[in-house]
Order: sequence, then C-alpha cells, then structure tokens
Amino acid sequence: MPSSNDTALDRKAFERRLRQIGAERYHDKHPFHAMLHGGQCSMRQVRAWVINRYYYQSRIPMKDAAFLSRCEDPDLRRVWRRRIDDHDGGVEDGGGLRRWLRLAEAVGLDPDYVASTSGVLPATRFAVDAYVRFVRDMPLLDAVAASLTELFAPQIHRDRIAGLLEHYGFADDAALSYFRKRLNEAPDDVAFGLAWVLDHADTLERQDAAAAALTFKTDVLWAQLDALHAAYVSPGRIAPGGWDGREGVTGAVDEDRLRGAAE
Ligand SMILES: O=C(O)c1cc(C(=O)O)c2c(n1)C(=O)C(=O)c1cc(C(=O)O)[nH]c1-2
Repeated sequence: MPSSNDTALDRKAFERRLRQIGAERYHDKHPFHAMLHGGQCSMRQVRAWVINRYYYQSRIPMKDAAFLSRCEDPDLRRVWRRRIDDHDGGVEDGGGLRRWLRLAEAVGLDPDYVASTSGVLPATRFAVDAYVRFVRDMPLLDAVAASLTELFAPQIHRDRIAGLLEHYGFADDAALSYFRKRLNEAPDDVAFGLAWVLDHADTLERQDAAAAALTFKTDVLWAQLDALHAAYVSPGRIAPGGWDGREGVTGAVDEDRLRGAAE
C-alpha cells in the first residue's frame, strides 16, 4: 500500500513497513504448512510438497545468476555469489539442492525423479518462473527486496524441523539437513539484503517499489502452496502433467515407518 504522503519513511519506519508485509502475507500462514508441520499430511501430500518445492529450490541459484549477470558493482557481486554456492555447492559435497534430494530419498522418492522436475504442477512452474523473470527484468532494488521474504524464513524452518521431527517417522538429522543449514546461511543473506534495501530505497517512490517487490514475492510463495493444496488436498484436482502419486516412489519403502508418529 503506498504511503499517504510523498515523504520517504525513515529507515526504522520503512523496515517496519517491510516486516508488516511478512506478518500479513508470508506463506507460514498457509493451511498447507499448518497441515505439514502439524502432522496432518499423508505421505502422498508430503511427497507432493517435496517434488514441487524442489522446483523452487532449483530456480533459486538461476535467479541469483540472473541477478549477478546484471550487477555492475563488484562488491555487490562478491557478496551475492555466495548464494549460488550455498545451493549448488562443490562437486563432492553438493549444496542445498543435494540436501533437498536427501529429503526426497528419506520420504521414499527417487532423487533422480525429483531432480528431473517432471511432475511439477503447472502453477508451481508459473509462480517460480515469474520470480526468476522478475529478478532478471526489474531494477536491482526490486530484485533484492524480493529476496527479503527470507527475513521470515528462519522461523518457518525452525517450526518445520520441530514439526516434522515430532510427527513423521522419516524425519531425522540427515533428512532435515537442508533446513538446519539454512538456519546458518539465511541470516547473513538477509542482514545484507535488508541493509542494502534500506540504503537504496531513499525516496518514497523507491520504498513503494521495494514494498511491491516483497509483496510480489509473498504471492510467489503463496501461489505454490495454493497449487499444492488444490491438487493434493482439496478438491484434489491434479493438473495435466502433475505428479500422479505413484511415479518416482521407490519400491521398497515401508509407508508405516515413514509416516511413523503421524499415523
Ligand atoms: O522454506 C521456506 O519457507 C523458504 C522460504 C524462502 C523464501 O522466503 O523465499 C526461501 C527458502 N525457504 C530457502 O530455503 C531459500 O534458500 C531461499 C532463497 C530465497 C530467495 O528468495 O533468494 N528464498 C528462500
């Protein structure tokens, strides 16, 4: 929402404006997350989330590469390039993407199937691709501001670790290593990104643009969960091309053990 006068907010007030967007719109408020963290998801629903969310993960380093390709400031590039490393990692150990595939294995999915991204819902693709395009095409301020949903991510990662450990038999340290690692990585990213946005959004017009970018990003995240919920919870209408609940499920998984405490 644009401010009511044409004077830029001071840093503290503008930061409050940004945080308010998260308080109202971040996807931790989506009913799918309540189901997931509360142990109400079936293994089919957990797997659908793992498959679709991988698409988001896989595009994050691509959007960061798009960002770097447009960035003329070596100091900004030096800080930003670490984000690609966080997700892609080195040849031996891999990074966040490989850790996500460990989660895929733990829930009884073939990691190659998940990495192929076939079975991703069309609406998930549209939402995530829109984020990559946004970062490629919009001013750098908007692109950095869009990444600031990560301000709100550590709490959702903590809730997820606790909720999955409590409710699902598949959850252990290896399966959840993606989220634990993000708890260390995200705070540095977000401290830098927030300071950069506060420094550069020095007119009301820029503050409005940054707030709109962050709002857009909350839509990207929310739309992914809406797609998942409509396909695999209610009304259960899977778009053509969406995962059918069987493909990529590894043969010898003991469903009861994976579901564990949630049964
Ligand atoms: O689990 C989540 O809810 C969640 C949310 C977000 C986010 O807010 O965009 C990110 C992540 N996780 C995440 O793990 C991650 O690496 C990440 C990078 C970015 C970004 O926009 O650059 N967001 C997020």
